Amino acid sequence: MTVQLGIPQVLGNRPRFEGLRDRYGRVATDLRLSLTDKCNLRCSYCMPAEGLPWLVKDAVLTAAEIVRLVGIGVDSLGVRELRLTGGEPLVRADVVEIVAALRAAHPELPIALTTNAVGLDRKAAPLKAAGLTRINISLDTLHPETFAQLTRRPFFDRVLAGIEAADAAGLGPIKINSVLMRGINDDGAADLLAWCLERGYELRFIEQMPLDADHGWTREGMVTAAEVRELLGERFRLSPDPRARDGAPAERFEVRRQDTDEILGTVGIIASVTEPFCADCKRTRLTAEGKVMSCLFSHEEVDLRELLRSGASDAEIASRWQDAMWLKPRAHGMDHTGLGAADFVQPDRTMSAIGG
Ligand SMILES: Nc1nc2c(ncn2[C@@H]2O[C@H](COP(=O)(O)OP(=O)(O)OP(=O)(O)O)[C@@H](O)[C@H]2O)c(=O)[nH]1
Ligand SMILES: C[S@@+](CC[C@H](N)C(=O)[O-])C[C@H]1O[C@@H](n2cnc3c(N)ncnc32)[C@H](O)[C@@H]1O
Ligand code: SF4
Ligand code: SF4
Repeated sequence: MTVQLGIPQVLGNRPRFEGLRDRYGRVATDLRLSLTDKCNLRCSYCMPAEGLPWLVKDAVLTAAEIVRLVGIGVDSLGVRELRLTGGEPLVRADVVEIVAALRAAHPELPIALTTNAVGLDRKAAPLKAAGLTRINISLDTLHPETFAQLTRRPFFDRVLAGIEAADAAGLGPIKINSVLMRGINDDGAADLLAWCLERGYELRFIEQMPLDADHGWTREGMVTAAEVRELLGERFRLSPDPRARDGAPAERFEVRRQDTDEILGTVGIIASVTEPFCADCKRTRLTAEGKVMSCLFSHEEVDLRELLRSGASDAEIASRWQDAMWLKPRAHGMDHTGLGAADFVQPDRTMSAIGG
């Protein structure tokens, strides 16, 4: 069950410090902010086929509230990069205005967006003009029927058009996120990599995590990072990318053909389940309704919207945000790693409602 933490419940005696520190010595500098819980796809590993009521309009942070919170993060709490996500951030009608306002306030801040690319064909150029730095796009398959099966919507062509538009608009380096589901799209992993390499996109395979609405995830059923390396190894040769990982979820590999030394590009593997990276986590999250989630799997949420709307000062909001992050769990919402362990409890929220 999710616990809403208010100020009195939060540690009253945490040490005073700068920035978003936690009890395990980590410092969050990477803010992931959800613009909406709504989505126009229904990926089976994230949302239910039907249902899941949206937040009411008043509950969602306004553009001005978003700009204020990001300002507090950047100016007072050491946030150094921002990712806009969702739900599907492009379904928000004011997404371009939000990016423009954030860019005006923070000329040097890297601002990235994670999207399913439906509607991006029309929005890529305006987003670039508004100041978006780069974009990550989800694409699990190159087969329209498999796409429709996985996302429960027939929008494959629209996604391809969106990817092309993002590339043409200069929103690179374009990263493609792909979740492999056993028996559905795992046989297309090497084809998807070849397709991305030809176009200069960086593909990343993500291990499926237990954040689906249907609670259908099992540790045995998911496709592991080791299996991904094996699947790709049938056609390519992977070797560790010498660049520093620097706390990034993705472990990168250089990709070569079996018979040559020429590097064709890189591929990433985000192994949240089998090779977790929680010890180096730099992330803090804000949900679309302004709650801090210190970890993707947090069972505690700390409300900043209520403070915003009750006239609190920037310093009070910053302090509450620090309280929330001080309580960040060590890993996977617990004091140890273990998605699928006996004591792991899946959060009430789906990935779409957290902000993936
Ligand atoms: N367990 C875990 N997984 C995460 C976390 N952040 C991102 N991921 C996973 O990584 C996937 C890709 O995230 P993106 O939104 O593309 O961002 P990113 O990989 O952090 O961004 P880049 O800076 O472009 O590499 C997400 O869909 C999640 O599955 C995190 O804090 N914890
Ligand atoms: C929640 S979505 C939000 C942004 C946008 N709608 C999209 O799909 O890119 C962000 C990322 O989360 C990933 N994701 C969703 N559910 C997941 C799960 N259960 N396990 C791992 N990744 C998941 C998606 O593949 C996507 O790349
Ligand atoms: S993964 Fe993204 S596109 Fe798919 S249902 Fe979740 S929020 Fe929507
Ligand atoms: S599971 Fe939590 S602690 Fe681990 S990397 Fe993700 S957000 Fe960070």
